[in-house]
Amino acid sequence: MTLSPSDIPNSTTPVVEFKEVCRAFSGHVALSNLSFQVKKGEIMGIIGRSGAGKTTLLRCLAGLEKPDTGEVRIEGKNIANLPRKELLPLQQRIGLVFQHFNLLSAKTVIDNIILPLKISGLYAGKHHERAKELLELVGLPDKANDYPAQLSGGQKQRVGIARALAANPALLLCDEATSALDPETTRSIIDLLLQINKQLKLTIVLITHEMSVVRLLADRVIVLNKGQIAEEGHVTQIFSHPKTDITKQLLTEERPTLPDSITRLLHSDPLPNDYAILHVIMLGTVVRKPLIADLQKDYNISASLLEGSISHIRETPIGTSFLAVPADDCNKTIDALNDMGVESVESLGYVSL
Ligand SMILES: Nc1ncnc2c1ncn2[C@@H]1O[C@H](COP(=O)(O)OP(=O)(O)OP(=O)(O)O)[C@@H](O)[C@H]1O
Repeated sequence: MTLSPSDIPNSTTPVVEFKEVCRAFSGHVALSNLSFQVKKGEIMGIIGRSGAGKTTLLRCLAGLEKPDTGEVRIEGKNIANLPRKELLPLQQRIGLVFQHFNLLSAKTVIDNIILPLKISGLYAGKHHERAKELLELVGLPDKANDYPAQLSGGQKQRVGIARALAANPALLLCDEATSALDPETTRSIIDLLLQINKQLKLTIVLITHEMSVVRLLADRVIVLNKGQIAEEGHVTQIFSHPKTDITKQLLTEERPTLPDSITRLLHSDPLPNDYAILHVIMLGTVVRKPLIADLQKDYNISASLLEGSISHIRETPIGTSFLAVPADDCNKTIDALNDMGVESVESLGYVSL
């Protein structure tokens, strides 16, 4: 294989790079001029409605699908149009984790993990030791001789992750890796992937329809729509201030909204004795401040909480609340909340409560 100068990786070469990738099926566009990069050690979440192009993107990334035009670079090497023989060693740099685990039921846990080692080029005498190391890493040191049918869903996925890591990949691709698991098990798999990312500095790309998984796992997020990037950014930015309607729709269940009964009453010009409705977003330690008590104590403003919630984006707490304050105090409250260090505060209009 002849390498062009851009095929030779250096420390700043992204692990993944899509350059103007297009893919259509019988004239139906799945990916349209798609360009993005994923840096070493980064966790990238890809979200989008059904049919947005997520699977096609992942298949192009894994070398299972060839783009019509454009480049797909893994560690600087364009895999888009490589013949099969040259593609295989590059595919070994990619570990795949599937929704339904795809373990071989007739083989024990350790043999499932040894399977990819057999084609990895690792000296056969080391296979057992390496598989044991991986079982330790994923927290299943005692399950080596069990069969997949004897494991819970979460344990099967741990084996799936160990198998994906067997050949020391540069990139882990997770295709709906937690979608078949209950919330508690999902959380434990998220923690495992975070631990592996930190410990091995492993780059991870995940596609999922579970927004809470992206919120807790991803560093950056790409929102796909009709094969194009609708929005891309840091997970905190995307979840706290989604810009496009498509992102807002995808995150509906993640973002508290004003109750319909109040939304219906909103108007833009205040009447006497009206209340202003404020949408407040707090990030980090501000979330723990007693904002309503402080508004009363330090600014003599009486604010009522209409709706509110606290969750986490990665380790950062995010608080969202909807407050009602007397309309005359609206601007004063916005200034006070900004002084208190909230992330954003926006007046949604007025209601007569
Ligand atoms: N092999 C194929 N033949 C024909 N059309 C295809 C093929 N694969 C994908 N498509 C079409 O390309 C578009 C993108 O599909 P893709 O499966 O990538 O979307 P997705 O975001 O993964 O959807 P989902 O979340 O439902 O899995 C869809 O309109 C789909 O019908």
